[in-house]
Amino acid sequence: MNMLDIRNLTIEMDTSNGPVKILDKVNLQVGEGEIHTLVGESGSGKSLLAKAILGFINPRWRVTADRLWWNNRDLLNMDAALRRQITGRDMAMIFQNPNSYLDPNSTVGEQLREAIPKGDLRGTFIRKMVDKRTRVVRLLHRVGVKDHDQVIDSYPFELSVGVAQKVSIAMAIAHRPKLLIADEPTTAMEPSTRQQIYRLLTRLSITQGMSMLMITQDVASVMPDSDNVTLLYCGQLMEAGNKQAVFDQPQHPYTEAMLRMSLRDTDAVEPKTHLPTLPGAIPTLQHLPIGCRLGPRCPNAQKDCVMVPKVTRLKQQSYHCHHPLAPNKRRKSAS
Ligand SMILES: Nc1ncnc2c1ncn2[C@@H]1O[C@H](COP(=O)(O)OP(=O)(O)OP(=O)(O)O)[C@@H](O)[C@H]1O
Repeated sequence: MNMLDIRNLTIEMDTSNGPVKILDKVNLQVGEGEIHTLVGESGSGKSLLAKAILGFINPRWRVTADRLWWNNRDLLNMDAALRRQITGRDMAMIFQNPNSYLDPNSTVGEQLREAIPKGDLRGTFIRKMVDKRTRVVRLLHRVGVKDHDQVIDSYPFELSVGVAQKVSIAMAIAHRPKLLIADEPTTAMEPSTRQQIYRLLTRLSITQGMSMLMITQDVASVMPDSDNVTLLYCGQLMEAGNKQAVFDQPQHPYTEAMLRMSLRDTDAVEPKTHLPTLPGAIPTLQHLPIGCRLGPRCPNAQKDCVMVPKVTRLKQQSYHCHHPLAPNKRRKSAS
């Protein structure tokens, strides 16, 4: 069953050149316990999509969708307070820099104690304090932190980036969310730390039945256990579907370019760096091409690309392209 069901989500803002669709008819479905990865170059709208799910969109922008459902409930048309209550209870988010999320002035123990839902604790004041401590330790063990005494008494800046990210994950899962959104959670990490965080997230998804929406700029950082992927470019959907099908048999020239780029060594890349996939630059919001926005950079572009392509559905994937890759051009990826 799809927990998250988004159809034709559009976000429009006003610029000095008139209204601009920063997300243009984007679809996304995430099933229960599914790990779904959103891939796209800088500025493709990944974070905006996450914010739209959580309801953190600038109120001056126009948000429309045929469907923005969570657990069969229409988030877009519900009362704002009820929406905050539902998303606050069922969803959580972690970010690429855990230290921007953790409070530098409080110890890890203080922050984790605060994150434990009040309703989980019963009994006298003393009993609640002891219970909180037990739950904090249990949370830290759940995210793979073994030396809990030392971590509990530490301030975030005293932790390595890997442990700090584990702490931020512990805080995010303290209220047992059903959906965890992770915005580039492993960028700028050592490969071994990155693998640890991936293993941890996969384990949490399996043991807690938690769905995950991972966000990344490059295919090389797609979690090995991702079930499905969605590729965005400049606010438009390029290709989506089963990860293995999309990576083994990409249909869209953009997917192919992203896969080609993933073979480069991107380990040493700073967060939010622009990684070129195709010749040319990502257009600014004021100068978005009409039709398929990849057009001016696309090796397959032809005249009809000034029209937005319709979706083509295959068995395990779908793509939006007038001129998909010829079968002999599709490469088996190293995913
Ligand atoms: N508050 C804002 N005001 C104006 N434009 C914005 C704002 N937030 C995002 N945008 C624009 O919307 C587009 C999508 O931004 P978004 O942050 O979602 O991209 P992204 O894919 O997450 O990129 P990155 O990987 O660099 O975080 C970009 O062109 C960005 O400049």
